[in-house]
Amino acid sequence: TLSPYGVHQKHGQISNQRRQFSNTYISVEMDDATGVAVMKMKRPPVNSLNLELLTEFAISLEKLEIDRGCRGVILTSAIPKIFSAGLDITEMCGKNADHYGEFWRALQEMWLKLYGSNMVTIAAINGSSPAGGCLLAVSCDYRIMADNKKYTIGLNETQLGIVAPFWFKDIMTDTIGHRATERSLELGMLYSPTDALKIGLVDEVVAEDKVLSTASAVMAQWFAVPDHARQLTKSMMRKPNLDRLVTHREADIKNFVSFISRDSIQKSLQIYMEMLKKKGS
Ligand SMILES: CCCCCCC/C=C/C(=O)SCCNC(=O)CCNC(=O)[C@H](O)C(C)(C)COP(=O)(O)OP(=O)(O)OC[C@H]1O[C@@H](n2cnc3c(N)ncnc32)[C@H](O)[C@@H]1OP(=O)(O)O
Repeated sequence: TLSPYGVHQKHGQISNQRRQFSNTYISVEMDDATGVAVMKMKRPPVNSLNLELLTEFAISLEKLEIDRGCRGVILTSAIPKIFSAGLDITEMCGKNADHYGEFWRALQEMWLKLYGSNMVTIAAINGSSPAGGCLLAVSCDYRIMADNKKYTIGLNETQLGIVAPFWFKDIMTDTIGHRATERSLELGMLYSPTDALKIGLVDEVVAEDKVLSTASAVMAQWFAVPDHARQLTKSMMRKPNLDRLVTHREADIKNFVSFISRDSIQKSLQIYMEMLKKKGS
């Protein structure tokens, strides 16, 4: 149904049914009784975001968006200790320009759907969440992180010799403010859960085994607000950032392809990947 304001309202159906749909890298469990879907990333070893995962992510969100029984999504990981390692670096190394363009478009598409969602979106951050992983989290309405000092979150792109694009930067600025973003992005900082809470990068830090139950409790609070009012407010807050990417979408892809294709950037990424592999062995 359309509300008087033209916003699609979603009321949870009262039933005890749980529905599941699963792709290769995303599984969704929809609880019709509560109107909440739990969406899990499941791409071992570290949920790095490759083209397929990004595409499945966008399609899953789209499905939930048009599901009249779904009012909220909890985004989390099925992989222990890792929320998401960010973009799959192998998608940005040694490929051709067409591939880089397709990859970046898929990332943009996923982000437009997540950040622009009418549903309540809560990130249940049950592990490390660097770079693109942090982007997923800050694109949600609310962030709950597991209290484990081994986990980190932040936009660490400069540490890889690359640069977070303007739309990553914009939502980081909206979340933690200009000064903290400037320092954080320039230094490529990764924060422990406690430090992330201090700067407002996450909203709550809870015991590891309480992340999902806390997300459900927070969801219930957000559901207490009439959907149409919350959705219009969210749209008012987020529209400028969404419009900015939509307007500059092709230029952003062009910029990414040209930047990532540079020999010096390819070299940096290769060195970083080698460093990761050495650390693991
Ligand atoms: C103008 C535009 C410019 C371009 C903008 C681009 C924006 C980029 C955004 C990004 O998201 S770039 C990716 C940044 N991500 C990271 O820096 C995270 C790197 N990974 C880690 O720090 C750790 O892996 C971890 C996530 C903390 C997990 O540590 P753990 O000890 O549990 O696992 P590892 O042994 O390190 O890794 C296992 C396995 O996975 C591989 N791997 C890890 N991260 C990635 C990744 N992002 N992409 C691809 N592969 C990854 C790692 O190499 C290991 O592989 P094997 O050795 O098992 O083969």
